[in-house]
Amino acid sequence: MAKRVHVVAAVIRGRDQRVLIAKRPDHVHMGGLWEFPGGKVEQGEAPLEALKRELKEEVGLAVVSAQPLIQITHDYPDKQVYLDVWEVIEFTGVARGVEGQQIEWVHAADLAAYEFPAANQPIVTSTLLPSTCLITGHANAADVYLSAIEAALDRGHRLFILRPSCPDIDLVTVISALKNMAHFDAAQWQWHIDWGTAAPANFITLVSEHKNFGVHFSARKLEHNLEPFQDSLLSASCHDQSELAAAQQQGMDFVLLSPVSATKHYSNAELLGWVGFSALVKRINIPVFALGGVTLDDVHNARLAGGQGVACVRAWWPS
Ligand SMILES: Nc1nc2c([nH]c(=O)n2[C@H]2C[C@H](O)[C@@H](COP(=O)(O)OP(=O)(O)OP(=O)(O)O)O2)c(=O)[nH]1
Repeated sequence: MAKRVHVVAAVIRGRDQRVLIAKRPDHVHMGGLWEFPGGKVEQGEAPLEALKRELKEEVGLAVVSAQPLIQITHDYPDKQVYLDVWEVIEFTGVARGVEGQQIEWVHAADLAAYEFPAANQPIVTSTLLPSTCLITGHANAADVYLSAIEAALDRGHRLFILRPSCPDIDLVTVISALKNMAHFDAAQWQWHIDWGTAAPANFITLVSEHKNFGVHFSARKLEHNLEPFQDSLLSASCHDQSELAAAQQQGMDFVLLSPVSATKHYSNAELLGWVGFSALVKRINIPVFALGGVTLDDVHNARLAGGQGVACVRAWWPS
């Protein structure tokens, strides 16, 4: 069998947050499709060095700093690739198609309209997701629940998993309250649904009516038929390799993997640590947030371990 090809690719954001993509020449592998700029790592070359070289050669940019974003192992019929995707934090220069290729700066939300190679879907999702995912904690009253969310929106957080962990809160109440908040449209809301054997019909309708509302499942719900939700952004909580495999199989767009470190909630569970987290993340191709005993300051640790970022409850929820 041919050796897996190590390819580095970059998510580069311009000043207005648009992402740089380039069109592959017609005559090469995956020709005519759009790509995140990059190319093959040469023998003996470190991935970051390869990224710097490829971006200079292809789009004329000099990378000042970058950090890992997502890694994808994909088998095309004729080629096996390991796509090592980095997020460029700082660069200099003005982008151009040095090899005559077409380039475009595109809003992340519009990337879905471009045709990429089959391996790229998780990169597109990863580009849309922030590096922090906030999970709601318990609240005795709706105003406490909602004001905690509003304060987090003001601090710049954009991805929330809403647990109905407040007696006065249901999805209809939450949606109408959130709609009045600044940044509602710019945020992604995952409603944590827990049901018996079939998902409630009114819930499916409500979620599908709101394009920035998705659904979050516990791992045990991954055995159910999730077909009705296929048009929404889907996520799941996982704890081991078999749950991660089920999440990928069921088309989850991202997952939370826990417990990384000890918390009150997970004091008896087997802890993954960053090493265990990293080993499990390597086996799947979707963005993974580290959960359990991590804080908002652990984003860099999560990225180094192959994750998208961190998911937290106690680190942001008012106690
Ligand atoms: N750069 C890049 N390559 C991708 C993406 N998605 C994807 O499947 N690939 C695949 C297509 C190719 O099989 C491989 C990249 O190889 P390449 O031929 O472009 O590498 P290169 O620039 O070093 O090319 P060359 O010097 O060998 O001509 O990775 C992507 O988003 N960016």
